Amino acid sequence: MSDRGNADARRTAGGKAVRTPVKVKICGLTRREDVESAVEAGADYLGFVLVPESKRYVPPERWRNLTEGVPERVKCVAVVADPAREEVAEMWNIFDIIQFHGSETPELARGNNCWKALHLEHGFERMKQFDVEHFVIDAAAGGSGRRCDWNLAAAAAKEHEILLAGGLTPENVAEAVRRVGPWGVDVSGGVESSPGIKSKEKLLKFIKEAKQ
Ligand SMILES: O=C(O)c1ccccc1NCC(=O)[C@H](O)[C@H](O)COP(=O)(O)O
Repeated sequence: MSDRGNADARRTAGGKAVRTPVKVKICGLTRREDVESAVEAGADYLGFVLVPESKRYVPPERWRNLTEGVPERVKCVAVVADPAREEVAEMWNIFDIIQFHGSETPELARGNNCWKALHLEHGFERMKQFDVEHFVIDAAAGGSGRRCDWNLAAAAAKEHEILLAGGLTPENVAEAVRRVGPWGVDVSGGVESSPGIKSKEKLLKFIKEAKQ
């Protein structure tokens, strides 16, 4: 087994340790060509920010166009912050996963295919309250480009399958995977040339470095 952390070492039925490459979510996609580049580069998850205040906001009339034709192996994630229940119901018609990135209650953000974004500066107590598939461990605000505390994230990764987010780049992602041992990594600003516009070169480099 390598020293790449704790969450990517899995065991087969025979008890043999195998390494599963970290999952990669490319977030904040706003253009069809960037969706195609991310799929070609090997992304596992594509994130679309449905938060009107975001620089990367995708309005409902564009959801279908951006997600149709995405291969079955790649899942589309709706990133939301404090949505109404009716809005969530509509999102399930189009997206595979909903990532709650606001101050949602454990009653709203719960279940299979639901992810909850948390920052850990106030401790781990919040993680115990949510019954979700994965936690996204981020800096305080979504899409801020700020790194979260990797030591806290590493402690969380020992208990849960987490996605590490916040300030990741092609240059630091390999070290982040090694130090934190996340199930997945989530990036937005680190693979952009400007907000909402992805760089093909950075996408390729990021995914290669994350999965090596
Ligand atoms: O990206 C946004 O603009 C955004 C706005 C509001 C809520 C969430 C948002 N993004 C969520 C993500 O999953 C980002 O990928 C994550 O925060 C990492 O962003 P970055 O630090 O730029 O890599």
